[in-house]
Amino acid sequence: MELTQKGLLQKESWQAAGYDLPQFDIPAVTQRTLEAPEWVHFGAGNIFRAFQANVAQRLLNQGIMSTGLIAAEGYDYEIIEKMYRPHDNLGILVTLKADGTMEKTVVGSIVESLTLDSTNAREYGRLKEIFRASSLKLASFTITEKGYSLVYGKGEQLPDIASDFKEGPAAPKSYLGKVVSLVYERFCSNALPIALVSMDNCSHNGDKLYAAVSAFAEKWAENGLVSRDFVSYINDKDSVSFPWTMIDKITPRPDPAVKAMLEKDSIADLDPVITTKNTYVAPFVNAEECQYLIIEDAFPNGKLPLDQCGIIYTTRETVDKVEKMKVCTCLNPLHTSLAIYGCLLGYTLIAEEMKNPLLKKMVEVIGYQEGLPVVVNPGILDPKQFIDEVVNKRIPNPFMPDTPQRIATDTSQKLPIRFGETIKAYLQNPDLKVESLKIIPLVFAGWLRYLMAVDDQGNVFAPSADPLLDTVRPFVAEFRLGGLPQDLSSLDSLLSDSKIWGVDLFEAGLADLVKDYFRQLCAGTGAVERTLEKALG
Ligand SMILES: NC(=O)c1ccc[n+]([C@@H]2O[C@H](COP(=O)([O-])OP(=O)(O)OC[C@H]3O[C@@H](n4cnc5c(N)ncnc54)[C@H](O)[C@@H]3O)[C@@H](O)[C@H]2O)c1
Ligand SMILES: O=P(O)(O)OC[C@@H](O)[C@@H](O)[C@H](O)[C@H](O)CO
Repeated sequence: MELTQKGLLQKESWQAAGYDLPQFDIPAVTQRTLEAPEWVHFGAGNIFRAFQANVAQRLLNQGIMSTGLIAAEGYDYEIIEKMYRPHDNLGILVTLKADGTMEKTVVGSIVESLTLDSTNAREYGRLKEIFRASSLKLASFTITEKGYSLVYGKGEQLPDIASDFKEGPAAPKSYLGKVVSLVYERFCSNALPIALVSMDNCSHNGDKLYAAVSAFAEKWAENGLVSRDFVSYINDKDSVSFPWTMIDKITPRPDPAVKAMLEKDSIADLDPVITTKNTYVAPFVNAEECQYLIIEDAFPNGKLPLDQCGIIYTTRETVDKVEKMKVCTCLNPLHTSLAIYGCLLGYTLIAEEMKNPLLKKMVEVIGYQEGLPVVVNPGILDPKQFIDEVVNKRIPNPFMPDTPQRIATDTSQKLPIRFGETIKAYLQNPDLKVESLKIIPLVFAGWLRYLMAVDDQGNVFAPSADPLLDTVRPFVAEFRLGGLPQDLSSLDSLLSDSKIWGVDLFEAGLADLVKDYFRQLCAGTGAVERTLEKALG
C-alpha cells in the first residue's frame, strides 16, 4: 500500500490492516481551506503531526470543523520536500499505549504544506494570501525554544535578524522576520485580528513569541519601514493576541521498530530521513496516547472548537500554572535528568532507564521530594497524580521508543526552566532550605560530565545538538576521567551564569555541591554509577 491520496483509494486494504482512515471528504475540505483558511501551523515537525493534526482530523471526522490545517515550514524545507509532498501531506500516526496495544491512524487533516521562504514567490505569495484571509483565526507554532531567539547564545544579534531589522518586511531572511512580515500583510488588510499561538515547551511561550514579534514591529517602525500603527496593532490584544499554552505529549523520533511493524502491513516507502538540519522525519510519527493542550482563551478572531476534542481553553493564570507544573516540576525535569544520565550510562531507551532502580529513584526524588513542595498547583490537574502518571505509566512505557539522546537536545536551553525555577522557589520560601536540594545539583554536575562527551565506560559519544555546545564545552575540555585538579575555579564563570542554570549557583549556595559531585563523577570509569549509588542508593 502507498501512503498517498491515490493509495488511500485502496480503502479496504488499509482498513483490513487495522488503520483508521480520514472519514471526511479530503478534496472538499482542501477546497474550503483554500478559500477560507482558519488554521496555519509553523513547524511541521513530529509533535505537530502527532498531536495538532490528529486533533484536527478528529474534529473533521465529526463534522465539528470544516477546514483543515496548513503546515508551514520556515527552518527545514526538507521536511516538506522529502516527507509531506511525496505523501500528499498524509502521515501515519502510531499511538503506542502503555498496555502494549497500538492505534494506527492515517492523518489527512493537513491539506496544504508550504515552505516559508520569501524567495519562493509562489509559496510565500500563498502564505500572504492566507494571512489576508478574514477567516484566519490562528497561526500556531512548534519551532523549538531556540526558534524564538533573536540572538546567539552569547547574546549577539543573529545576522539574519539584524539584516531584517534594517531591510523591513519585503523580503525577510530570518524565520521570525518572515512570520512578522506575514502579520504585516494582515495588518495591511484592514488590520484583521489573529491569534499567534506558541505551542512550544517554554515558559510563558506566548510572551516569547510576543517579544520577538514586537521587537520586529518596533525596529521596522523606528527605521521608518512601517508605520507606528503596526506597532499599535501588535500591542492591541483585540487585534493580535499571543495566548500562552501548555502542550504535553511525548513524541519520540520515528522509530525503526515502528517502521518494521508498518512494513509488515505492506506499506511502501517508509524510510525516515535525518535532514541536513538534523530533523528526524518519516512518513509516520510515533507517540504516546496521553496528551494535554491547555490554551489561554484569547482569540480576537474567534476560536476553533478544539475544546470538543479534549483541549482546554482557560485563563492565562491557569495555563501558567499548568505549564509550570509540567515543565518546571512534574515531567520535563525528570526527562532531562534521564537524558543526561542515560547518555552517560549508555542507554538508548528512556523506558530501559526506568528499570534501573537508581535512575528511577533519581526522578522520584526530583519529582516528589525536591519538586512537589514548590510545585504550582493549577487546580484543573492534580500535580501529584500528574507525576504518578509520568513516573509509573508514561516514561516507563516499554512500547515507547523515546531516547535520552533526543531529550538531551538543547539541554542548555532547558536547564533554567526545568530546574532553575525550583531553586528560585526554594530561595524565596523562608520555610524551605535550598541546601536540602541534593539531586538537582547532581543533575547539573551530570551535565558538566556529559559535556566531556565520554560515557561512564570511557567511550566517546556524540553530544546531541545544542546551540551552546561550543560555548560550554571548553569549560570541561581540560578535564580527564581519573581525577580532577583540586582547584575547579575555571568552572566558576559557568556556574555563576544564571542564563544557564536559572540562578547564579554561587549566590544560590549550590556551586560547591555541584563541583563536589562533578569531581566524584570524573573519578574514573564507573564513577557515574558509583556517584548515583552514593547519592541515591
Ligand atoms: N516531541 C515532543 O515530545 C514534544 C512534546 C511537547 C512539546 N514539544 C515542543 O515541540 C517542539 C518541536 O518538537 P518536535 O517533536 O516537533 O521536534 P522535531 O524535531 O520533529 O521538529 C522540530 C521543528 O522545529 C523546527 N525548528 C528547529 N529549529 C528551529 C529554529 N532554530 N528556528 C525555527 N524552527 C526550528 C524544525 O524545522 C521543525 O519544524 C519542541 O521543541 C517542544 O518545544 C515537543
Ligand atoms: O521537546 P523538548 O526538546 O523541549 O524536550 C524534550 C522532551 O522533554 C519533551 O519533548 C517531552 O517529550 C514533552 O515535553 C512531553 O510533553
